[in-house]
Order: sequence, then C-alpha cells, then structure tokens
Amino acid sequence: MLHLCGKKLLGARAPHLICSVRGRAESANRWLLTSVFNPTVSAGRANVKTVVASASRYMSVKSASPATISAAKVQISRSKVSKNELRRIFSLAKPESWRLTGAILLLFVSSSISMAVPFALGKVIDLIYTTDTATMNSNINMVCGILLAIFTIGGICNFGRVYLMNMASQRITRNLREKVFRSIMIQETAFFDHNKTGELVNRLSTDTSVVSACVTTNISDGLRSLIMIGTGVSMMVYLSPILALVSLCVVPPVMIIAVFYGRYIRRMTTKTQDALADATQVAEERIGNIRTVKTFNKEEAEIKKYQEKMATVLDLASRQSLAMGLFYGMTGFSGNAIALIVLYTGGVMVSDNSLTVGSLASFLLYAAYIGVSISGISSFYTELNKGLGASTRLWELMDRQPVIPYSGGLIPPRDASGEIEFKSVSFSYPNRPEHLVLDDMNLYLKPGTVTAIVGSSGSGKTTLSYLLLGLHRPKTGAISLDSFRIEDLNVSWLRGAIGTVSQEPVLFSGTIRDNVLYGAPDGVQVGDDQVFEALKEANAFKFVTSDLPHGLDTFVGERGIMLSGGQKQRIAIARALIKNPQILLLDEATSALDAESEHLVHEALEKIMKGRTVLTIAHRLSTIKNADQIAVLDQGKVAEIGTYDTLMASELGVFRNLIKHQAFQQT
Ligand SMILES: Nc1ncnc2c1ncn2[C@@H]1O[C@H](COP(=O)(O)OP(=O)(O)OP(=O)(O)O)[C@@H](O)[C@H]1O
Repeated sequence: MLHLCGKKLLGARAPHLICSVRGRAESANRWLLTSVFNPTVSAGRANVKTVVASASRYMSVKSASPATISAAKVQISRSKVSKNELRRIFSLAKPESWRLTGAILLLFVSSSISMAVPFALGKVIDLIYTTDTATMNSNINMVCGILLAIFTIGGICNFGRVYLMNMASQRITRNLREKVFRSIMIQETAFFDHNKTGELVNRLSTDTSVVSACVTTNISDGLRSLIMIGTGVSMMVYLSPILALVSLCVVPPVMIIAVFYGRYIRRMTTKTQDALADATQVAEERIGNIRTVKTFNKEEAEIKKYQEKMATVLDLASRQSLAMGLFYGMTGFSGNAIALIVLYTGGVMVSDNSLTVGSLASFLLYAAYIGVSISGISSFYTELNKGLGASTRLWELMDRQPVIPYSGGLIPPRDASGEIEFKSVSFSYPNRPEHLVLDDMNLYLKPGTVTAIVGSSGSGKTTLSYLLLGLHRPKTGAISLDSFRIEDLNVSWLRGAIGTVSQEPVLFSGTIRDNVLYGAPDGVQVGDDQVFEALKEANAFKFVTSDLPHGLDTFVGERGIMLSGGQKQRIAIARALIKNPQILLLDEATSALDAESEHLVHEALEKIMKGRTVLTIAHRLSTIKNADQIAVLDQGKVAEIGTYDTLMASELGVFRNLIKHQAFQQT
C-alpha cells in the first residue's frame, strides 16, 4: 500500500522518500499511510515537500499527538486546489446526475430568457423613437404580450431549477452523511481516543452540508452567473465592440484578486471549521454529562469555557467576513464602475450617432447584469473554496482504513468452545506507547471455567477484556480462541461469541425490548418469549413486567437514565445473554447498589456463569472464592494464579497482600 501510494504520489522520487520515511519511524501510524499517502486524498494537492515535512513532523514524535496530526492536516490543506480534489468533490454529484442535468437545462432556459430582456427593451425604446404613434402602440402591445409569455416560462423554469437543485443537494448530503457515519462507526477503538466526539459530530452535520451545497446550489448559482456573463459579454460586443472593450478592462485585475481571495477563504474555512468542531466538542461533552456539571456547580464555568471557544470561532469568522466584505465591496464597485464607463462613453457615441439610444440602454442593462453576475461568481468562488476546505476533512475520515479490519477474517465452522489463551502478550495503548500495560503476559482459560482477574487499580484488568474482544491488538504475543488467533477471526463472529456486562453498562434510548435485543446478532429474529427468558435469567423479569408501566415497551431514557443502577445492570445482563454466548466477560459493579439489587444482580451473575467460560473482573470476595482460578495481575503480568485457598496459603504472596489492602465487597 505504501509503495503503491508512494509511487503514484511521488513518481520517480518515491523509493527514496519511502525509505527515508521508513527510516524515520518504523511505527508510522496508519493515519499517515492512509490519509497523507493516499493518492485520492493527497495526490496533486500536497506537493512532495509538504507531505514529507508533515510526515517528518508527524513521525518525530513517537505517538500521534492530536496537535501534530492537526498541524499536519492544516499544512496539507493549505496547499493549492488540485484537479483531483475538484474531480473528487464533483464526483459526489454523479448519482444525482439526472436531477442536476434537468436543473441545468432549466437554468439555461431561464437565464436565456433573463438575458433577452435588455435586448428586447432596447428594441422597444428604439421603436418609441423611430415609429409613429399608432404603429408604436400596436408594436408595444405585441412585444409586451410576447415578453409576458416568455417571463411566465422563465418563472416556471426557475421554480423547476430550484426544486431539482435542492432535492439533489439534500440527497447528496444524505449519501455523504451515511458514508461518513459508516466510516466513523467502523474505526477501531483507539481512533476515538484522539478524535473527539464533538469534532466527529461536526464533520457529520456541518461539513457534509457545506460540501453538498458546494456541488449543487452553488454550482447552479455559479453557472447562472457564468451564463449571464458569457451572454452579456457577447451581446455587448454585438451591440458595440468599442464600448465592450472599454468596459471590460476592469475584469482582469478583479480575477487576479479573486484567486488570492479564494485561497485565503479556503484556509480560513478550514480553521473556522476546526474551531467550531472544538466548541461543539465542549458543548456535546458537557450537555451529555449535565449531572456531573451540576453536581460540581460548574454551569457558569462551562458557559465561560464555551464562550471562549466561540470567541475563537467569531474571531476567525470576523477575519473571514472582513475579507469577504472587501472582496464583495470591490466586485460591487467594479460592476458600478463598468456602468459608469459605459454611460460616459456611450453618451458620447449616441451624441455623434454611432449608437442608438435603444442599444445604449440595452448595453447599460447588460453591463448591470454583468456587474451582478460578477458578484454572483465571487460568492460561487467563496462557497467553492469553503466546500473544498470542508471536504478535506471529510476525505480524511472517509479514506481512513480502520487499523483493525471491520469485515473479513476467519469464521470457524463450529461455535466457540471457549478455550482462551493469552501467550506472551504485551500491550500499550497507541496514545501512550511508552507505558506497557501488559508485559509478556500469559494466561490460559479452560472451556467452561470461571477465572477471576484481580489486581490493583490500573493493573490492566479492563484492558485484558478489550484485547479479548479484539478492540485493541497486542503489540507482541498472541491471544487465541479455540486455537485460532483472534486477529485472524472475523470480528463479528468473535464478538458474537462473547457476552459482556460492564461495571456501568450503557443502555440506549429506546424501550426495554430494544435494549435487550441490542445484544442479538443482526438479522436474527428474536421473539418476546426469548426476551422474557433472558430477563428471567437476569433476575429482571419481575421488575420489568410488574414495576414498569409498559413492560417491555417502557422507554428507558437516554443512556437508561430512567432506570436504577441495579435495574440497568440486570437489563445489561439480559442483553448479554440474548445471544447465548459461550464466553462471558464480566466487570462486577463496584458502585454500591442497595442490598436487594445487589443480591439480585449477584444471583443473576452466578446463574449465567454456569457452563460458560467466564473472565470476571472481580470486586466481590464471594466471586473470587467461587472462581475455578484466580489470576493476579501485577506489573503487566499474571503474578500469581490458583484457587483462593492456594493463593492465600502463600504468606508473602501478591494476592494475600491484595486481599489485606483492597476492599473487596464481602456480601
Ligand atoms: N484509552 C486509553 N489510553 C491510554 N491509556 C489507557 C487507556 N485506557 C486505560 N489506560 C491505562 O492503562 C492502564 C490499565 O488500565 P485498565 O483500565 O485496564 O486498568 P484496570 O485494572 O481495569 O483498573 P481499574 O480496576 O481501576 O478499573 C492504566 O494505567 C490506564 O491509565
């Protein structure tokens, strides 16, 4: 991939550059490979120096700090607009080609009609000046009748054009959002450690609509302006070549200024969108955790923080507004200047009879139309650059290949038996590569047995379950399930074989039924009787059917906010059970539930462990005592393993020490 992309992007210089890149950092992150070296994203846009500079900066730190990534991204996005980039953004419009073609045809008709008006008016004026009253009246009646009919057609065409364009725009936005959302969903967990939720939501909501407007309504408006300028100029040349030459001398300097302006706007849009994403991130996180904000009495502090973020956005937007104001002012002035030049020179020509009054009037109207159209073109150019700025971010997201493949992989012929082995596993989180959470760790789980994992806080217990679920990959060593390496397995199959109940389970807004069925494999029909069965096993049947107002149809609120901690736990247990997994990953709740809830949750957990391979992060003494084996995690390794009695027998053992100092729940 690297070689291919390198060749495409860098041509003959590729091997040298690839080698130097490799030499600089072996662990070049996939983001760089997919985003920077991906020809579809970067070819043409990023010149070789820019890419290598970004790559070096990126690799000079061992891990990808978000600031470095965004610096590299901004540097790339500052480069010139390439044909590829334009081609790519316009390819979004392809599925809507018939709607857009229809809209453009209607646009041609309505614009032609608009552009015939000055010519017709000129003719009417000449008629007034050159014919007798009777002939003039009948001619004017006839011309006005024809014009009314033509204007009606123009109105209908405009309606059709706007409708079709907007429909196309909405559909492109939808397609784009679906693709971006899919792209976000399939990324590996580590991706979300350095890509904030608010930022991603902003890409999904704002950037997509900016990009789709850029290739639809903006194109329509730009095309309209272009047609009007093209026709206007032709008509001006037809009416008076000399006058046309004099009046159009303003255009070249305006064009040159427009190029610089466009680049500036594009850069500013990227920055503004970044700042906006940052503000959205703050808002999203605080609103999502409003209880914590209120508990700590931080409403005012959060409002201030948001205001600061918005001040940055406003500052960037005001710089953008200043540039826009200057540019629009300049183009408006140019339009008026054209009109003035035409009026002056035309007046002289009429006085020496080289131009009729009607032609001068037509010419003036065309000049005014062109003036308006030039400002139309400038706003088209502004929007196009905004769209390109926003699209850079979207391509980065859409082109990113997840480090852990989302599909493919081995699907074993039989259901999992639940034999699990961690062999010399070392692991560190990608954003903290220097901190080895697991270091050459070994652990064997016999099918159908319960293994309790204990260890001090931060010893890597939860990390172990993430690795088993294939959410992260070990740096070295291997984890196997039924003697298949889990990284070779299809992730859906793997996660389908494992039921999980975490310490603080998250439910989704929806009904109890929706939440239990969330655990069922996609496409498998699960009836209410199976849902009830799972609820019974999870000790949740009674409270669902008799305490909740609408039974299975009761809404649980956002994140299950309408349920108690113990109720949420039991619904989560039912959710884990609905697919009847062979393996269970349990993280016992440390938060104090009331005695009855605690008993019900605990009893449910005991029940569901039977006959399954269970890896439980234990916080209760009884779970530890009943486990077939206890693995004590310490310094990234399994320091001790055995039954409760054997481990307690060792006077100076880590386990015994842990039991002495860590508060395990006694119930
Ligand atoms: N996403 C992450 N990025 C970087 N480091 C992480 C991440 N998640 C956890 N860690 C670090 O990994 C180490 C192990 O964390 P883990 O959550 O597995 O510990 P634990 O044993 O489950 O702790 P506890 O009992 O407190 O829940 C800790 O030092 C933690 O700071």
